[in-house]
Amino acid sequence: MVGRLVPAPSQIPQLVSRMSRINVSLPAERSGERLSQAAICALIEEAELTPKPGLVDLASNGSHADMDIELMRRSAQSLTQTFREMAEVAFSQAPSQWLRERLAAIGRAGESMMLQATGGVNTHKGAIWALGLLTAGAAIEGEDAAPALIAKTAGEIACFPDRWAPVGMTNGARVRQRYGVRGAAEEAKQGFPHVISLGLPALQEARARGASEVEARLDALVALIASVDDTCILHRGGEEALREAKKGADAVMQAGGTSTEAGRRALVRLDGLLTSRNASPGGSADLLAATLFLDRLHNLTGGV
Ligand SMILES: CC(C)(COP(=O)(O)OP(=O)(O)OC[C@H]1O[C@@H](n2cnc3c(N)ncnc32)[C@H](O)[C@@H]1O)[C@@H](O)C(=O)NCCC(=O)NCCS
Ligand SMILES: Nc1ncnc2c1ncn2[C@@H]1O[C@H](COP(=O)(O)OP(=O)(O)OP(=O)(O)O)[C@@H](O)[C@H]1O
Repeated sequence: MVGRLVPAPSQIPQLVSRMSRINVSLPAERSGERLSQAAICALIEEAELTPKPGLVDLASNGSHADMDIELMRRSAQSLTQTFREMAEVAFSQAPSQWLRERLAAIGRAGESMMLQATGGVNTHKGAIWALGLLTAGAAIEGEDAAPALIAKTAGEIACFPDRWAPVGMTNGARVRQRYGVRGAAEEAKQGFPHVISLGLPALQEARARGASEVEARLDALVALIASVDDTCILHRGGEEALREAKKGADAVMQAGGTSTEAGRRALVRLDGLLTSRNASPGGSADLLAATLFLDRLHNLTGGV
């Protein structure tokens, strides 16, 4: 009996490490509500950011004949329950196989709800993946944790295999095989390096030099496009489209970003280049939404 109540000395370090991960400041439901709202806001802010190259925004559908801004908004709203459940299930947990598989099941149900809301159009599959993991990371570490810690914990979850993942070819899997790039799953497993080392710094640097909020967000997107091996671009336009997209985004940055005249002209050229190839930087758009999500939490909580 006593043995059950008192941990053996060898168990104490594991218990201390587990307790240090427990966020006791908010009940799971409240955390779920707040994190879900933050995730949906980030998705809507990403979709509404205008003018984005090749992507759906307020002014155009970019390279997506089957989408428009209303569909993106509806899709984002349909994910409220998905992100809430992900946060609730992760609250007070540590990364584990169990958690990974629970999140995967919720994520797949979320994909179905998205497809139901959009009449079968894939509007946010990659975003459910990235924001789902980050929502879980924030529920574990606390909303006021540093973005890098939240992303690292999200990455630890992603590293556990999902034994129930459906087998079958995705667009991402096809281009990963063909071009040897890493894709969405690897980005997550590595703790979202593009978000932490590129998206967030680009956003903050642009704000610091006086760019408007729209310009700062566009600069973050452009910094991502210049570096991400986006399987959406590869799938639709091949290696040349990806090379050209990175070069075009780099030209925007070299011109001083989207708050300069030259930078704006380079952004228009990048849009023309992507739409003429029917290509779209959907992966970078997802990573921008992830950037805006972490930025929102950080600003709301004044985190470290
Ligand atoms: C890992 C995912 C994204 C599938 O990726 P896959 O490489 O097989 O390609 P797929 O074409 O299905 O989707 C890729 C999407 O990721 C985004 N993306 C593309 N390139 C990148 C990149 N380099 N980095 C990040 N995101 C990218 C794009 O939006 C793209 O549409 C994911 O949908 C998944 O496995 N879902 C299963 C359910 C699950 O486990 N959910 C967990 C929720 S936390
Ligand atoms: N504003 C946006 N406009 C378009 N796509 C976006 C936007 N924001 C994020 N995305 C991401 O882009 C992905 C959609 O890209 P795409 O249409 O190339 O996907 P697909 O279904 O894999 O390809 P295809 O439509 O060629 O079969 C979504 O999974 C989504 O996460």
